[in-house]
Amino acid sequence: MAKIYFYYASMNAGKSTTLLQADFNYRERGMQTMLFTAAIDDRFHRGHIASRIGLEASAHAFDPTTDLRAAVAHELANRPLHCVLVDEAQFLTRTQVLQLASVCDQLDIPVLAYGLRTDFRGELFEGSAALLGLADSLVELKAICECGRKATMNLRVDAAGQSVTQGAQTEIGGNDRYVALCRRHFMERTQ
Ligand SMILES: Nc1ncnc2c1ncn2[C@@H]1O[C@H](COP(=O)(O)OP(=O)(O)O)[C@@H](O)[C@H]1O
Ligand SMILES: Cc1cn([C@H]2C[C@H](O)[C@@H](COP(=O)(O)O)O2)c(=O)[nH]c1=O
Ligand SMILES: [Zn+2]
Repeated sequence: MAKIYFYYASMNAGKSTTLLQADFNYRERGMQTMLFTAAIDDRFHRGHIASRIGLEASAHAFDPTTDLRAAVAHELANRPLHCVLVDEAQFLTRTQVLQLASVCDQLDIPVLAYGLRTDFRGELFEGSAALLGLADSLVELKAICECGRKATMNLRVDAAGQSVTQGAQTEIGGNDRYVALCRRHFMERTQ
């Protein structure tokens, strides 16, 4: 029976790297995969998964209007699929997470989703909340805070490196805009 796995972490924890390793592992065994990433996250370019360690792969870009169940079914008409992998899963809507549940339960294809648990205020993203509630398996990936503790939080910073505590939930950026910190150091810099 297929399962949904949610690999969650702060930024810079190796989520994209781990996804690309899992994808490689399926493919080196002769199995076929389908990759998705958020269209809005165009740091590399649209529809591309890139890890800081240098691995990269093309992916199907999803936005809130994408029907993931239909996209997978359409692909299945042309080739077998052994795994669906989703990066930037925090940007999924709850409806899309339910579509992934259907991919898993009705189409019997394992789903591996990778994303942030919380935003720069420590609040759950919609996709992450749905995955935390619905996934069969929750796996925490770990980044290291500057103090050596596990970094579970994402501090947003401005161009001068100053903490940002208000603003839109979605703000695309990398190590220039976010710093992964432990809760203690996140609190010290935001309160
Ligand atoms: N040249 C490198 N060699 C080894 N590890 C690296 C290198 N560059 C970045 N990293 C590590 O890769 C991790 C970030 O990987 P990435 O998959 O981009 O993270 P995420 O998707 O969670 O933001 C960090 O732990 C960082 O220290
Ligand atoms: C914390 C936080 C992050 N984001 C954005 C910033 C990046 O574009 C992605 C996460 O990238 P990762 O390195 O692949 O984890 O999410 C955001 O929009 N809002 C936030 O609060
Ligand atoms: Zn710390």
